[in-house]
Amino acid sequence: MTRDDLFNINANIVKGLVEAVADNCPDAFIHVISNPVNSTVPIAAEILKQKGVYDPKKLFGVTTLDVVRANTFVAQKKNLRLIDVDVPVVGGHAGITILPLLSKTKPSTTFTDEEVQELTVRIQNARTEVVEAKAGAGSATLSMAYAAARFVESSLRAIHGDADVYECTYVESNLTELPFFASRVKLGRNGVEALISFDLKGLTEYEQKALEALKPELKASIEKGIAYAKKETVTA
Ligand SMILES: NC(=O)c1ccc[n+]([C@@H]2O[C@H](COP(=O)([O-])OP(=O)(O)OC[C@H]3O[C@@H](n4cnc5c(N)ncnc54)[C@H](O)[C@@H]3O)[C@@H](O)[C@H]2O)c1
Ligand SMILES: O=C(O)C[C@H](O)C(=O)O
Repeated sequence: MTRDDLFNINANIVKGLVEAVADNCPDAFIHVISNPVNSTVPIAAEILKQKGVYDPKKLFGVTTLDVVRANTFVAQKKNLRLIDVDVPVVGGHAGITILPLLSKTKPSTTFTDEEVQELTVRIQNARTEVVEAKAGAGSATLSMAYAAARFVESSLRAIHGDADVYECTYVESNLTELPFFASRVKLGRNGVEALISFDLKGLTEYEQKALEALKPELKASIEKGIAYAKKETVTA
C-alpha cells in the first residue's frame, strides 16, 4: 500500500478535522501529518479558504521524518555525530518527491556519486524498510512521533519568540512553480516567516534532475487534493 492509497480514507478525516479547527481555533498552527501529505495539505488549504480563515503561514505538512532519516543515514555512513548532521530535504513526502539535498549537508561533507544514489534512494524508500520490517503490523509510528514532537517543539519555540528556528516543512510556496513545496523555512510567532531559497541554489546535476523529475508527481498530488476539496461542501 502506498501513501496515496490512504487518500480515500484520510481526505475526509482531514477535511472534518480542519473544519473543526476553522470553526474553533482559526488562528492555530495546523500541522498535517496524515498521508498522503502531498495531497492532504492542499485539501486543508482549500477547506480553510472555503471557511474564510486560510493563513498560508500557519498551515504545515510535517516532513520532519524525512530530515530525521536523512540525518541518521548520513551520520551512519560518514561516521559523524548525529547531533551535528543537518540535511535539508525538499519537495514532498512520498517516493521520488522526497529530495534530500546531500550537497547542502552540514557539516560540509563529500559523497561519491554511488553514495549519493544509495543514500537518496534509501531516504526516499525508508518507509518501505519500516513497513517490511513490521510485516503487516503497520508503518512508522515511534519515528513519526519523534518527528512530530520535534516539529511541534520548534513551532512552540517560534511562538514563544525564539529568533533562530528553522525546519523543513511542506507549505504553500513560491520557490518553484508548484503551489506547495517542502523546503527549509524560518518559523516565527506568526508561522512561516521566510521560505529559505538558498538551499535550492547551486544544486548538483543529480539534484537538479531529481528536482525536475519530482515535479509532475507532486503537481498531480496537489491537484488531486484541490479537486477533492473543491467538490466537497464545508459545513456552515
Ligand atoms: N508524515 C509522516 O511523517 C508520517 C509518518 C507516519 C505515519 N503518517 C501518517 O499518520 C497517520 C496515522 O498513522 P498511524 O500509524 O498513527 O495510524 P493508526 O491507525 O495507528 O492511528 C490512527 C488514529 O486516528 C484515529 N482516527 C480515525 N478516524 C478519525 C477521525 N475521523 N477523527 C479523529 N481521529 C480519527 C483512529 O482512532 C486512530 O487512533 C496515517 O495517515 C499515516 O500514513 C505520517
Ligand atoms: O509511509 C507511511 O506509510 C508512513 C510515513 O509517511 C513514513 O514516511 O514512514
